[in-house]
Amino acid sequence: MACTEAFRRAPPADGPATVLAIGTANPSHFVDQMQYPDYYFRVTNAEDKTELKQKFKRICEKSTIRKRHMCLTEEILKENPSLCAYMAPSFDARQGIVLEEVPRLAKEAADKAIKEWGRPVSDVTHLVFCSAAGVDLPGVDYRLIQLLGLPARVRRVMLYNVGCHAGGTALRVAKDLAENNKGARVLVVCSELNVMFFRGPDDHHFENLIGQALFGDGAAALIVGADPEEAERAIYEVASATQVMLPESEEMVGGHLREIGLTFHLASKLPAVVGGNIERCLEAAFGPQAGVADWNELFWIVHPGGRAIIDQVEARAGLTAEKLAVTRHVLREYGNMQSASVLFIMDEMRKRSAAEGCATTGQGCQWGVLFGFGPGLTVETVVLRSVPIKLIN
Ligand SMILES: CC(=O)CC(=O)SCCNC(=O)CCNC(=O)[C@H](O)C(C)(C)COP(=O)(O)OP(=O)(O)OC[C@H]1O[C@@H](n2cnc3c(N)ncnc32)[C@H](O)[C@@H]1OP(=O)(O)O
Repeated sequence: MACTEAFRRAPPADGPATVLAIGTANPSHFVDQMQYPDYYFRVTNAEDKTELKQKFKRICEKSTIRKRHMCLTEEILKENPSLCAYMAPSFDARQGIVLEEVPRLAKEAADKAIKEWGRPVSDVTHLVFCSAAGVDLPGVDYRLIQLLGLPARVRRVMLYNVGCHAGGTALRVAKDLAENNKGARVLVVCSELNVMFFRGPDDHHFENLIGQALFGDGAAALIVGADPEEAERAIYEVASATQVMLPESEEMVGGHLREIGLTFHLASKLPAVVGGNIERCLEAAFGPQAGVADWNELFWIVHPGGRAIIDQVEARAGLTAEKLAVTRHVLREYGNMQSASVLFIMDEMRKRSAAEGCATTGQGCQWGVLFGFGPGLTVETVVLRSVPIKLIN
């Protein structure tokens, strides 16, 4: 009996998981999307591929991206020529870079989130870290704990190579941890770099060109906990978080980690398949009892996989242009930062809401939806509840 008492499980929290702080970071080096075709074909020694370069220019122009941050500078690429070939053994060179840079960028974002949160790092109880790069033992999560000086008792969950939906996955895991462990304070970090799949162009592999035109580097961090204390400020409540794998969509996106780095496949039907499933995901998340008559009643955070994906979601959900304006802004300023993208949009949304004098952190709406899309195809649907702006001022 005494023994059972000693191992009694921690009591659950009273209220829902709540986002209490957000921080973001990008490498200082960035590329201008309109100049990028010239730069990319020069640094990869492919200037003779003039037709391919024209195609790449068309893709960059249609991407609606203005700039992308990248830790790979021209200097680093010169030092590591295997990254500029189309398919040269390069795994060790790539690992050497990401094992340093993934935790470094993660720390920058986490420092900002912890500063906004206002409590000591020793109050962090859990770490949920996701990255498509930096597989190692111990992992980049362990390195981040050292860099931040987090206590050794922090309980870690490392999500490696999950894919672009992993921002939603991390929120779902953080919600479970925060709501099932009273007093838990979960540091969520998504740190993504394009180092594992940067490579030169190939005459026949057009999907590679799409990826080379879209992805950018960024890290974002949240503090998630339930029942905020007086000194803590709520930003969003995480009302529900679900995951679904879309039927017969396995071939839409995929990746393989090889000695040449990460290769990937992007089907041209992908935007249409995502769009075709949006309504079903919304209905599953909200249900008739939620009483949402028009999806424009919600605030929206959509993984910016590419411009065509955002277009499809907008059209299929019947959204007015301003609903995905923040999502499009993050795509324009940073490109597709994989799992970190949706956390950047959460941050931009609450800042823009405050700057525009909106009543809530969700641009005046009470309820919102966050969609993560990734290989599977997997869709993470997170229902968020905004808070009145006065609480965060
Ligand atoms: C599931 C997830 O969402 C997870 C992820 O983040 S993984 C990344 C997901 N993102 C994508 O797959 C990109 C989605 N696509 C897009 O956003 C747009 O197609 C784009 C910005 C790349 C191009 O814009 P667009 O309006 O479609 O222009 P469009 O003229 O049709 O295409 C430009 C060129 O790219 C080619 N192209 C487009 N998609 C392609 C694909 N998946 N594979 C190969 N080529 C492709 C077109 O054939 C065209 O070539 P030409 O100029 O020689 O005719």
